[in-house]
Amino acid sequence: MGSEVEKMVDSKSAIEHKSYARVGLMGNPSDAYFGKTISFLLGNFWASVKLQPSKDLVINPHPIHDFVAFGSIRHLVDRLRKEGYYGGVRLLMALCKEFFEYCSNNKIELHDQNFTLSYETNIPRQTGLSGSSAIVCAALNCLLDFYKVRHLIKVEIRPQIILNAEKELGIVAGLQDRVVQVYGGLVFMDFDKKFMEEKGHGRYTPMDVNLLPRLYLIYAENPSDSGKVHSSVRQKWLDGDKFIISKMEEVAVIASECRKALLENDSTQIANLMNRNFDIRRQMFGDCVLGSLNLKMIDVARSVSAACKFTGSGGAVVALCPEGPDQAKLLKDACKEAGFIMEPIKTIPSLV
Ligand SMILES: Nc1ncnc2c1ncn2[C@@H]1O[C@H](COP(=O)(O)OP(=O)(O)O)[C@@H](O)[C@H]1O
Ligand SMILES: O=C(O)[C@H]1O[C@H](OP(=O)(O)O)[C@H](O)[C@@H](O)[C@@H]1O
Ligand SMILES: [Mg+2]
Repeated sequence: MGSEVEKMVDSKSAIEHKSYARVGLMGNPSDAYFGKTISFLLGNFWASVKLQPSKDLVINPHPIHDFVAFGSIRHLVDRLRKEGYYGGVRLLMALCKEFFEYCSNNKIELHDQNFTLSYETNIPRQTGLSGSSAIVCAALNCLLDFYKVRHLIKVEIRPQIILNAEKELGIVAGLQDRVVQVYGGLVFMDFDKKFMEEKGHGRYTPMDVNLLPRLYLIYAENPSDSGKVHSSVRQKWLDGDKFIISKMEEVAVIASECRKALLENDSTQIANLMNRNFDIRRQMFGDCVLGSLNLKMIDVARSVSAACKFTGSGGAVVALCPEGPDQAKLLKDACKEAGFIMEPIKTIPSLV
């Protein structure tokens, strides 16, 4: 009886937050290079994190994504091929560290009660839909509520805490995913170097999510580590490679042009910009890094003249059919034939 009462008290004080996947609509990957991007939240997929007060501090491994006991060596190899080596536990641990350090450095006092964190996700794994930062963002929201410090950590600072948790793990990434996961809806982001260095965050402008044209998502089961994808380009950029620097600037300008096209409801222009964005990525990263499966998704969309680009670093594609539903039907058939999943994109309104 006693334990039942305890359970009820526990479940009453449990905190749960959901964080959605995101689509990098335009300008990515210039977010990590003082550029500009437009992203929106993808309502089709989400991660959720639950925090329950507990005696000890526990990070619960996910029964599938962090599973480390296997029926056979074949089973183990299969899991690694499909899901890669890591699950979400390391993300949750790294976030706790970054959160604690941020609070200590900013003289934000934390009470000394403990908690247990568990997570769930249906975001297709490592497909450039920001499954990683969705887990971290949902966990940050839990910690903000558990420690009652939401009012002490400004909204514009939160994406950096989320990014720092991933940086801590050596994941090379930019801010755009985390910004839209904190703000929700559709956001235009300007990562101007001078502004960033002065303020510690970019200029984030929420836009009306209803400005978006009808968009489609295409993805494949294809774990690709965004850190691995980014590292060679990042190194070149750090070494002052003129080609990479100029292409990053070019891709950032595309985000500004897209903002204008969205406001003018010009989907033909949005389609042109999407294609240009992808072509520039291809010039910077090269086909070998992008991978044949990712390139095939682009080819399939282009085979029916749909506009398309990666949602993130690879694994999923966002497509626009400027000619309307007949073209979308052709795209659906072409995806089916190629073994890719295609679904209409759902959006989520602004959260702030
Ligand atoms: N769906 C998931 N479930 C558990 N952990 C995940 C998931 N997706 C990503 N991760 C974790 O985040 C790390 C980085 O993922 P990343 O390459 O950024 O993929 P994504 O494009 O989904 O953000 C992975 O190595 C893994 O530790
Ligand atoms: O390359 C990109 O477009 C993005 O890659 C990463 O996102 P992911 O969903 O993990 O592929 C990175 O975090 C973003 O900042 C980049 O814009
Ligand atoms: Mg990621």
